[in-house]
Amino acid sequence: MNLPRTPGALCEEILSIALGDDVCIGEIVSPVVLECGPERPVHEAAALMSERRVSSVIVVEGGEAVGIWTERDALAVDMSDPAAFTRPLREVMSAPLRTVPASFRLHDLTVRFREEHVRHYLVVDDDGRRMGVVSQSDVVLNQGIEHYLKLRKVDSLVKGGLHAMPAAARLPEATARMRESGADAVVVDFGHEAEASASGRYGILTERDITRLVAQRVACGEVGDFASRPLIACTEQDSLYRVRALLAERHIRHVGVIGADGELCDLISFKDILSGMELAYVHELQHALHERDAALHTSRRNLYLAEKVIENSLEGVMVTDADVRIVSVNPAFTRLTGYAPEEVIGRNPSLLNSGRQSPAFYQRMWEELLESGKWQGEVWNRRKSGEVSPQLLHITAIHDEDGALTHYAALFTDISRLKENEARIRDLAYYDPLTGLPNRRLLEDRLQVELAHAARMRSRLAVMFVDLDRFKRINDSLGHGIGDRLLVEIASRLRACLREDDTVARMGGDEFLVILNNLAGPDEAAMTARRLVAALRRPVLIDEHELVVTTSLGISIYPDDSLDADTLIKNADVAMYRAKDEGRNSFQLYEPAMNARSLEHLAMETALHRALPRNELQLHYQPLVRIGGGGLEAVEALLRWNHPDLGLVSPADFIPLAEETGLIVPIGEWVLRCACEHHRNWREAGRPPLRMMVNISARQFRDEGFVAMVGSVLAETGMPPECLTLELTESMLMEGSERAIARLDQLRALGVGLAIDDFGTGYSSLAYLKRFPIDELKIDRLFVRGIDRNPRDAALVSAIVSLGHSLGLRVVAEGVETQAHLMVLHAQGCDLAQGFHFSRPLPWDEFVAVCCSGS
Ligand SMILES: Nc1nc2c(ncn2[C@@H]2O[C@@H]3COP(=O)(O)O[C@H]4[C@@H](O)[C@H](n5cnc6c(=O)[nH]c(N)nc65)O[C@@H]4COP(=O)(O)O[C@H]3[C@H]2O)c(=O)[nH]1
Repeated sequence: MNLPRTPGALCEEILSIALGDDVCIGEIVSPVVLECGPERPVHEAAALMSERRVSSVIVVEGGEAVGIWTERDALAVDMSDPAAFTRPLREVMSAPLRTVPASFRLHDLTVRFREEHVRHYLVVDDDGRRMGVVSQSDVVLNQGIEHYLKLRKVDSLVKGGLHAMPAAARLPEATARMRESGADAVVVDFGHEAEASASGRYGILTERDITRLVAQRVACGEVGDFASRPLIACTEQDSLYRVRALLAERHIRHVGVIGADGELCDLISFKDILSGMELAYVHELQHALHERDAALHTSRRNLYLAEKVIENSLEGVMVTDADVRIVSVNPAFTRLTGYAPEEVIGRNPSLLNSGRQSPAFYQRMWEELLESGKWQGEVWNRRKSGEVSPQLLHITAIHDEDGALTHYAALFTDISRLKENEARIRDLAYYDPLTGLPNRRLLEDRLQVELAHAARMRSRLAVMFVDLDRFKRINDSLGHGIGDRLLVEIASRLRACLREDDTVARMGGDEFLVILNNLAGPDEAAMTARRLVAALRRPVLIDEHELVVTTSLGISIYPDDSLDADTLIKNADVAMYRAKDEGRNSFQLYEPAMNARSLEHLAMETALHRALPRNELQLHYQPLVRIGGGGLEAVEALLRWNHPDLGLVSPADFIPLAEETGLIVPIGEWVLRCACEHHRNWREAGRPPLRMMVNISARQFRDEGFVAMVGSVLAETGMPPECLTLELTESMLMEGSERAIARLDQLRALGVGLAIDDFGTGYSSLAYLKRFPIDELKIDRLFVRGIDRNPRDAALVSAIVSLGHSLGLRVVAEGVETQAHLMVLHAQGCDLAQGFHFSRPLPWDEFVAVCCSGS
């Protein structure tokens, strides 16, 4: 950062500002120059001056100005001595005569007059030619003194004590008086009696009159004989400006002053006015200089302070010019960025960009900066080493006095530490420092979010309270260190047993809480609980200790056990204590009935696992008949489980369990294969065309290998794809609809037909009908049941039929049990019917027998 120039260097500049435009001496000098040789007699020089009305002659010898003789010097001529008039100028002149160049500045000359105490300077041009004489009065006159003259009155110059000379006084007395008093004129009193005359009582004798008398070699006489009359006067209250105008108008240089009493009290001259002004001018000059020095001192001190503050600031400071090129940086900048000043000066600050902010970010920054003149925000900057760190940046646009943009100043602080602390504080607030698991606070937040989600999706959620049995004993006997390590291991096992979007939190001590989302049912929670109990029971090896901890676990289910978070946690806690009462190392559901069901399901799950290998599954078939035209169009394959103890189990009872456990995938494949094989029998027997309809579950449809599986079953069984229709449900299509569309397209590509089962019970979003490539709608039997009695059902079915037809889809009515149902459906134009009215689902052989006997 550069300091301004020294006060000395600035001094003259400030003077010219304080005192107006600076002019050259050449511009103000009077061009009339009288020159005489040094031998010229005094009276001749005086004659020349009187004639030309000039107040001085320059004495020139050998082309050089060697001295000056002025009207003032004329007062020194001893008029009583005739020889005095003829004395050569050489003897009486003032010498040496100082010169100034014409290019010299007026204020420089002012200073010079003060320093050298002279009254005149000879002004010479660049070639040394004499241009004229400049006096102190010329300088003052050219300083723009009008405003002084207007403000000041004559009384400010009045000294009083006027000593008028009687008209009869001798001439030498007058010149002596003038010389001694320094006055350039005397007032001549002609006495009271002259008062009434036209010439008035007073007259005046001036230096210029004396010069004229010297020229005429007047040896003696009375002053009254030579005085000019009348004496022109003004009052004390007149402004000096008016007096100056009066002097100019009358071509005179003196004026008498009439006091308040009406008497003449003083004589003032043009010179008096000028010297008064000179004083004021010099005073002003000193004041300006003083102020300038003080301002300069303050500004230097401020600059010094600012420089020190910037230099020692912990904040990085970078200043750019208006074209955004760096002009200066401070040491903190170098510390923060790793760049030395010489590496960045002249460059654009974008060299610090980390690339983490988008161009749109910088565009917004510049828009704000240009609009409001400042910008503040967080940015990621790159150090010279390549390291990227967050910084708080404050940019200000700097303008000059005329409002033009000159610089940008950027202040920035590294906030990496701040960010780390923030993250640490956040972690402390929301995470358990020992296990790294969410703490109670975060769990409560998450539970609220998950509950809202479950309410929206109409799904189930479980809250599990997990408590280690007799943990306190381990802690007390082996110490807290071992206890802590055990908790860390338990936490990691819990986490490993759960899905990614489930939450496990440590509530404190040996208590953990788990949230399971999107549950298919309470059984899924029970299954997970069983897995957790088993995982935690496995021995933990810490140093030489093999520790076995058992767990008691309580489960509450949303929305079954409560709708609010606090009650769900409380109920899970209650269930956990029940598990402890029941002998620990187990889990309990809050609703006891659920426990019973869960046991039942457990047994069922085990049995279902064995159903396929033991050939306990079979398919029944139900026909789909054309309405109106009669005749068999298709057949739906319906799964049955022939349980060794329970007999035939309804698919409604075991398919959800098969879905929960994932068993539906192999079971579904078996169903498809079996249905296609039966269809092959049908074809091979040369029977009329028949479509085979097979139910597909959501879990199957989501399975990555599903489409490939359908393709290979078709190929292996030789099933014509157009003879196979897969039945899907609305909700299956709604989950991840983009993926569902892709899958449906792949199935279409195989050539199989697609039907929506149970239409009207799911989301019934009409939009998907348009987007998904389906052929057929199956109206749920709930609507068909009341179709002949309930006009609302009839209206609904009729609406679905028209909707389906308008989209070019076939419409099937399920659950047709009576002739009355059939008649209404016929009237409504429904295409196909399925139901007990035609046939119950039958084993394949029976189905074939019934169909063939009817056909
Ligand atoms: N009240 C009444 N009911 C009738 C009538 N006509 C047929 N039904 C019953 O309606 C159900 C029709 O099947 P769904 O809607 O696909 O509903 C099926 C289907 O969603 C599912 N399902 C059956 N087999 C399979 C399968 O192989 N795979 C999959 N994923 N699901 C299957 O189980 C559900 C129940 O099957 P089922 O118990 O066989 O019950 C069958 C059938 O017996 C009638 O006139 N009145």
